[in-house]
Amino acid sequence: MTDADDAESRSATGDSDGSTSVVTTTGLTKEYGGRPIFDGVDLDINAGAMTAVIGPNGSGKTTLLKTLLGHVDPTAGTVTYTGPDVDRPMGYLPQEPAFRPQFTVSETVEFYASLVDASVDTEGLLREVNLYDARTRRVSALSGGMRRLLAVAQAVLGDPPVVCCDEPASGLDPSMARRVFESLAGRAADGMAVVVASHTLSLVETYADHVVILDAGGVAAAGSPAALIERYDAADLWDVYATVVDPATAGVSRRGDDDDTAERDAAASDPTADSGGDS
Ligand SMILES: Nc1ncnc2c1ncn2[C@@H]1O[C@H](COP(=O)(O)OP(=O)(O)OP(=O)(O)O)[C@@H](O)[C@H]1O
Repeated sequence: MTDADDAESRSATGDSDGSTSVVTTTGLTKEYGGRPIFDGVDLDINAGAMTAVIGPNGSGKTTLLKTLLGHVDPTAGTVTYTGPDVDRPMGYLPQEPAFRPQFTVSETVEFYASLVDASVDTEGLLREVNLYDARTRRVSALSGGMRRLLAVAQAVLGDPPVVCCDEPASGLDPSMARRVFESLAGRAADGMAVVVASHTLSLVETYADHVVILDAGGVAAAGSPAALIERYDAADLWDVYATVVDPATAGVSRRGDDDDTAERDAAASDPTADSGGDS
């Protein structure tokens, strides 16, 4: 992806840089009870790239992902899938994954593998998400982070053309969080369109090809991490976030106040910054 793609979310795609859009949104608008969550969002989600959606609590990241997946109907606008014609075009890692508690890890993955029309290397998948040694454990005996790893495996199982992951690193220790992003970036490198909603800005900066910043009812900025950093003359993606996002909703101070990445990622996910969300 070139840096010229960054002026608008729409321009991240397309033919000029050889990338292929598999999901396109046009004028995507969602209201709840007459209250706009986002309005007129134009996006192209590319195959072979990780698109990260970042923004304050309640800015509409989950709603956007659910709209892409067709789980939520937009109030206006369209979502068009133009990828391969397969039974399961999109995998989904929900914000709060739920599995049958009495199943073991292996049984869970095998159950989902039986639902997809593809041969699945379940052992390889469990190794990829670091759950192979826990394969005989029941889901009810897993930690929250391990359950999320299982959800990552379920989401990418069968290699759907698109996978939407809602906070894939939530609850994971730093090395597992990195491993999950690495693994999703690897899937993207193999051609998958990976969409990630995340508050972990350091990992987004490292692994995402394209970043969409949602705030105040729309796309506040979009582009590759490098292009955004250059455009805002910023030190890093956090610096961009703190510049672009309304501080009243971000719950963060403006740039230059703090250098610690972990603290800054934590601030970006500060639940006290919720602008009214109950998600
Ligand atoms: N089913 C619903 N009915 C009414 N309002 C909703 C519904 N789902 C979400 N919302 C509202 O839409 C807004 C956006 O929520 P959403 O979960 O998409 O935000 P988010 O950016 O993913 O937040 P977070 O970072 O906290 O996960 C919030 O104000 C939330 O309360």
